[in-house]
Amino acid sequence: MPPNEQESSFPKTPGANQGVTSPVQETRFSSPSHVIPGHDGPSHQSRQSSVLRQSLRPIILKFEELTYSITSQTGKRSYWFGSQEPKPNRFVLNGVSGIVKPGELLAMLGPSGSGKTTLVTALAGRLHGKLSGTVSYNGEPFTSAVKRKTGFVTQEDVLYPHLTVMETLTYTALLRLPKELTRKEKIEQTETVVSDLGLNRCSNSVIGGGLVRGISGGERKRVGIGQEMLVNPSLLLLDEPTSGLDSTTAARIVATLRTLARGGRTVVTTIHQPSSRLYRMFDKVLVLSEGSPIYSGDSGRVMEYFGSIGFQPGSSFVNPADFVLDLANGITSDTKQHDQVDINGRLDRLEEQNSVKQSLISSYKNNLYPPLKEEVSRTYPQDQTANGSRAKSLTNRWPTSWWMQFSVLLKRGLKERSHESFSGLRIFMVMSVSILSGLLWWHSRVAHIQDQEVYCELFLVESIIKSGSSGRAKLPGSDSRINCDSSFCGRRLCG
Ligand SMILES: Nc1ncnc2c1ncn2[C@@H]1O[C@H](COP(=O)(O)OP(=O)(O)OP(=O)(O)O)[C@@H](O)[C@H]1O
Repeated sequence: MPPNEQESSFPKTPGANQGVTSPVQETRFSSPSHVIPGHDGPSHQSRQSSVLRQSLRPIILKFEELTYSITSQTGKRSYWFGSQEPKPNRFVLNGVSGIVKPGELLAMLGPSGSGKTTLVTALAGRLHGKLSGTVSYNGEPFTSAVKRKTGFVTQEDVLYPHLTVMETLTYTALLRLPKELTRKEKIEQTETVVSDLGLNRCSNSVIGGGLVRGISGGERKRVGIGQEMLVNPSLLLLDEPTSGLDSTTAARIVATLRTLARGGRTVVTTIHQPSSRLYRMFDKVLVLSEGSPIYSGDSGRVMEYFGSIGFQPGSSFVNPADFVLDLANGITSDTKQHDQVDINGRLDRLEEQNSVKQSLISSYKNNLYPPLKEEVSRTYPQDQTANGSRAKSLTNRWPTSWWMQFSVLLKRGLKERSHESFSGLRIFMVMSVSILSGLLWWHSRVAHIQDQEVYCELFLVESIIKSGSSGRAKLPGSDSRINCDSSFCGRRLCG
């Protein structure tokens, strides 16, 4: 169930209150995007809205049993051959599943290091390495078509420091908005996003960077979000969009995200420590504890669920986000909270916290996962692709021989430019560039030696003419000296 709209103190877009949650009701998505109240008047704006609406394609995002591991570098390291001892795998994600439909805003919560960024990166099709499980977008795997419909706002924004906010967003609009829109319409769309994100005050300030002082960190964050909002993505993924922002601005951003969702988009965001005001704006939450899910479902039912498995908050006025984050850390209302405990006390507490986490993980597997699995495997109208194909498991796609893998990577890279292909292509490109650089260096080295020989020869001739002797010549443009000797007989004269 979408959260109670009355909780928000922010103005809403027309259509934002319609509570669109069903994937099959895409025709109800009347609001094209972040088109804010008062911007719908003139006819060219409705044309602009209709162009943007046409580019919107509701996406059902499903992910099932996502598992991602990294190799811990614990063995002895050999310079050339890497570690010689077995490297244990560490699970960063462990059996994470979920479904987000158009019109919904999903928030991923969890303590620092619990795997939120890894999960959102995997959903954005940008995670390389040992990822298994299934991710599907309307039943399809991640393709270039899905990529074009996906906006991804990373934690670290990459912005050009010497451009102003307005210039940055205008260039993004001019480059990324459909060519059906005129230049004027694209600029208007930029202005809408600027005012939507509360960037009017700094719109003419430079972004800044390491050497140039510019806008604040929160404003930078909003410019990054604005760049993705501009292109009207059907699936919007954000990593910590509110970190470093004051609570009013953070609430404003989450309200904007919810408005975007209500306009027919599928919105997924990671968030660190949302206030209760922010929490109430989420439709669904997924809570991770050390990479394993402990809750996945409606945001409004979180307290009820944890209460049903025996975890009650210490007081009746508690922020649900604080409560679930404590649980994800293994801290319950019964856990001792004193900092002044001795080493034995601390070890006991760690054991206690680990057993709480294990109990929450197994409760999730027994109570929440079975109905979720059923929902994820249900087929929705959008799940059928044009040729009826379904997303395949990420693990089953790879042939075992390296040569086959290489040719598959190359073929895929040329065909659909998916992220796995890019990693293969990247290796190929790095190798080619390394070989080319090596050849260039070798060529310049040979040319340098030849230059030295010619110079040495000239020096020797000159010195023999002058005094009839050999000697050390100073190379032009450098401090180094070389030995020139007539015994080398004119062919190779340099020592
Ligand atoms: N490529 C990698 N190499 C080494 N460790 C990694 C890698 N990818 C993820 N990790 C580890 O996996 C864990 C989860 O990382 P992730 O960035 O997803 O956490 P997070 O929940 O987003 O944390 P935060 O809230 O602090 O940003 C961390 O312990 C991180 O160190």
